[in-house]
Amino acid sequence: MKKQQPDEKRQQPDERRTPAMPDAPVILSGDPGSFPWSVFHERHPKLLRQVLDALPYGPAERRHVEQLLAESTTGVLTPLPPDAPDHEQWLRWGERLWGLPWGEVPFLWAESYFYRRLLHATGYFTSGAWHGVDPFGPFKSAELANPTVDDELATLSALLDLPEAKRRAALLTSALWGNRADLGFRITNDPGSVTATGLLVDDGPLLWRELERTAGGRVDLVADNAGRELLPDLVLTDHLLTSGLAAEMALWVKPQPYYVSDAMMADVLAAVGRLRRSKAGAIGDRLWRAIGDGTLTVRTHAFFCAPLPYHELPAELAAEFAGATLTILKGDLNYRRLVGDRLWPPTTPFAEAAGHFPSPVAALRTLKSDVVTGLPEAAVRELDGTGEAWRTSGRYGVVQVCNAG
Ligand SMILES: O=P(O)(O)OC[C@H]1O[C@](O)(CO)[C@@H](O)[C@@H]1O
Repeated sequence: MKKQQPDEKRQQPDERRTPAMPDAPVILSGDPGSFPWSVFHERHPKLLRQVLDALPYGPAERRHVEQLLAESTTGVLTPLPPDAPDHEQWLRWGERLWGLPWGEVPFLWAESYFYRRLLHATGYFTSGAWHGVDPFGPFKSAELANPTVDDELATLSALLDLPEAKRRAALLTSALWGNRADLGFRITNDPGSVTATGLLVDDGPLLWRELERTAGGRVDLVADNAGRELLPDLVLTDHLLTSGLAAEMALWVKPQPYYVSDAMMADVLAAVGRLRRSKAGAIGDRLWRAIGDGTLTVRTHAFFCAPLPYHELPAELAAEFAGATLTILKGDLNYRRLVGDRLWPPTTPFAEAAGHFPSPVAALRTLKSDVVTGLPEAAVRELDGTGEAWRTSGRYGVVQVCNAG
């Protein structure tokens, strides 16, 4: 009999929205040599070192961070302390998982909990001096302050002068490959050595057709990383609003620091401010006004930091997305949550894995983890034949669309 995977035991909240998930194995992180294992055993130790170097945390915070590293690499899952504001919530999310080694629970779950525990270790939710201090704040600020960002913004601004077809392709390309720049990925990958090589699926034309068909509605963009990824996302947002393809936009961000550089409201404000002080100042000014008059709403929800896939969207969030004419999901983590963090055969139709989403959905994603769907068989054969770690190298990307009319 097949061994039950931990997240198969969990009751689905709403069977009508839950697709019949085929039997692809849930990705775990306990296999030495696997990509998820390297995230816990190679990437996280470096990340935690950088966090402790970037801010003068005191002995108690440092001790808690070291304990987290030990627990998440060699220990078992222990719940948040009872006074944590989300203690009960996590108890439920981790039902039947507590006490298991970290590597034996779903990778998505364990990684998400790792980031929540890091906030606990650094006092983000505890009353005291470190309350509300983003442990990744110094990295995010340094990225936005980098003088090369000025050149990138000048280039992004110039895209708006291109003829329509070229402009559209360039806007999508910038938003897609901007996703390669996430700070977590760069801890173990030298960005200089990673050249974007291939768009494995390009549903870009279908995406623009869908936007034209539904012009005048509300387009949602579920953001991923702050800084260099959020800037092109904001330029795309501005274009959708000024062109009338969207009458309104919702930009969904994380409610708290997560996966190193994930964007929160503070990061949106910093990015819009950066745009306003650059050659793309007119774009920044328009976005500022759009936020002010409600044409662009920045939204968040606790579920964006939940350790769960999007087929378990809470009803109120599903209802919100159902009101969008199209939802654009950015990045690797959103992709994992959309299709389910499973070792799908890569030729599994994208629509089969993502069709449960409440609105038409487009994924703009650089491949940085093992999960992938919707690839042509010949491409998979060729990529497998290279011997390259193509699923995780950040050199490949996809633009995939599903549920379009
Ligand atoms: O910022 P992104 O594109 O969501 O990528 C984050 C990715 O980084 C990792 O945490 C480690 O590579 C992946 O597990 C995750 O999907």
